Amino acid sequence: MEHPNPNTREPLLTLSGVHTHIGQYHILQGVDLVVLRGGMSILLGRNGAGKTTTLRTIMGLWKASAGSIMFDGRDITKMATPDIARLGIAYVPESMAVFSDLTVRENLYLAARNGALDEARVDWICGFFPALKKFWNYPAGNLSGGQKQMVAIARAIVEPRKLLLVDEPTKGLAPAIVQSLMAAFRELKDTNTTILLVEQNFNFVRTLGDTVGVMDDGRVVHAGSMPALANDEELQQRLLGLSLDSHQ
Ligand SMILES: Nc1ncnc2c1ncn2[C@@H]1O[C@H](COP(=O)(O)OP(=O)(O)OP(=O)(O)O)[C@@H](O)[C@H]1O
Repeated sequence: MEHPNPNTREPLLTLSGVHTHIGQYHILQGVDLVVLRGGMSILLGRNGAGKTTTLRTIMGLWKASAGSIMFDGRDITKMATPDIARLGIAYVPESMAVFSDLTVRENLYLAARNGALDEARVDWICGFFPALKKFWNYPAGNLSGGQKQMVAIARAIVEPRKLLLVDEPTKGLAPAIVQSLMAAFRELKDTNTTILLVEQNFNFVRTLGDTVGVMDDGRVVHAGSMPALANDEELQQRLLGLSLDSHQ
């Protein structure tokens, strides 16, 4: 499949000077972030840097107190969450959003807003996540953490979306499961789905992302191409505190 040069892509999502307050706390302090259409953007940063708050602010779950969020040519800064979702943004929060008592099929069925599953699309999704077909009629609660994460992502893309926001899908998963999840993301990326992926583990995303933003203290302190960061040990050390040993 053809991989367009990310530098020639146009922005699908642009955050400009976004501030978010949670109660009395000033969490986002001027976030600038661009997600290119058809690309995979990775948001990195230490615990508490503001990555989840950024995703939640994009979804309208926290309201930006200043700045603007443009999506697909529209200003969504002040829109309500259901309206933002309706424009084609899907959000997979860190706490895998699955119904434990329902089967995998029922989980996907409930996520299809028009009340019907598109069989061809389900086959397409099961192409990245074969475990879903295997456990199609099992309660999702019985699946492993990685498989639940696959159900959560499948729910988000059961209908075509313009943008997928995924918060730390590898958190708490065993390395082998992480590898298969990342392989699935690679396949999803090859279908030109636009994805903004929050991740703490640089090693899992260094070969996956087109662009990368690094957050610290409620701001994006570095934005650029992922290959450039992946090939620059000194920059990694400075931005992420990575040592050469952690690249194994
Ligand atoms: N509901 C809340 N009330 C008060 N402070 C909050 C709330 N949610 C988040 N924060 C604070 O906002 C800051 C950013 O949190 P956020 O969850 O966005 O960080 P993160 O980069 O996603 O971190 P992690 O990698 O640990 O998930 C943290 O200092 C956190 O304590």
